[in-house]
Amino acid sequence: MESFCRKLPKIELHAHLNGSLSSSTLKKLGCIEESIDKYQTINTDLKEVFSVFKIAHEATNNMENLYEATRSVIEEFAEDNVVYLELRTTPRSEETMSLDQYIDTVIKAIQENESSKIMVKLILSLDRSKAKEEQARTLDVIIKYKNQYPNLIKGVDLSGDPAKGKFFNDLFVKARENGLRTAIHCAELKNDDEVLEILKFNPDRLGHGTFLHPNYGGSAEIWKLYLAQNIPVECCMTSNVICLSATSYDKHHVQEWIKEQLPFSIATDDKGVFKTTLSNEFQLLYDNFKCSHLKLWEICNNCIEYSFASNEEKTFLKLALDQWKTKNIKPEIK
Ligand SMILES: CNc1ncnc2c1ncn2[C@@H]1O[C@H](COP(=O)(O)O)[C@@H](O)[C@H]1O
Ligand SMILES: [Zn+2]
Repeated sequence: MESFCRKLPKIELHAHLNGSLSSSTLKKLGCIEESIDKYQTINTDLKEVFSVFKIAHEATNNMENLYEATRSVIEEFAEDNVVYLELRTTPRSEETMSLDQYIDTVIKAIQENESSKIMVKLILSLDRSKAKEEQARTLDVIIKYKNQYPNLIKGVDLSGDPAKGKFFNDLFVKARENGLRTAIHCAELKNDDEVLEILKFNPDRLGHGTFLHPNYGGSAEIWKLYLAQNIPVECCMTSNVICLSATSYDKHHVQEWIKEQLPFSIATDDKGVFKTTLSNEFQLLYDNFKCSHLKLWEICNNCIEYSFASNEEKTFLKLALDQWKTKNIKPEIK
């Protein structure tokens, strides 16, 4: 099974650049052993985990390192047979790098390192813990870059510590009006008022969606609205278990999406911090919910539709997955 999950051509829709740095990449960037251990600690929770991103941010605080970090992350996803990657990152300025230079560097690394094995798109994130004015300024820069690179910059994400800040509806309305798709971290913590506000905005995708389903603390009103919108949820099992927002793998809320045939993707979130791979996330689905080969393939295949790729790119990806299926999966006898 392990080898099936590795070979499966996979679609990654939820990966944060600075949370995806492997220990070998951090080492290359000059990080000391002690910091790498701290970055990958498993004794964490949602409150603690946000402090470890500082380690990656220090390691990528100049253009040269940011380029190398982006390059390595793409290469590692490609090695894991991820054929389509939507990488997301929060543009930031540093002493030696402006906000524009941050985005330019990530774009350059994507353009120079994309191979025939992997197609990469970029989602730029707003950090919810920042003041609204700062998020609005970042959004203006994102819109400028989206107009310059419409085939590469596909969307805006809202992420950052869910215990801090809030969702500003008008910023995301502006993003949408400017042709950006929206992927919003939602219900990573229980916060019914905000969840309702986000659902009413009707984003293209939701990150985590932990406290949506009534079996997981979602209110009847939330679930009714969610079902009416039917928004794909990006499920990150290892991330949720390590951050203690899921009690165990076999109790992860993804099972409700499987049972009720609701739209979802499987994702790594921060493969560096949580020491996982997308293949491993598929293995967890198999181990805990007994998904067949065909089911795992279907989960991947559905993600093409939930992605922000163009129609032509979706057709290309579907063809590639179909061909792989014909060669590698025996039809199920019903
Ligand atoms: C664990 N669950 C999570 N919930 C919310 N936001 C998260 C996250 N994991 C990562 N990030 C967001 O991604 C940033 C790191 O990558 P970038 O600097 O953007 O490339 C973090 O600082 C946080 O804002
Ligand atoms: Zn995330």
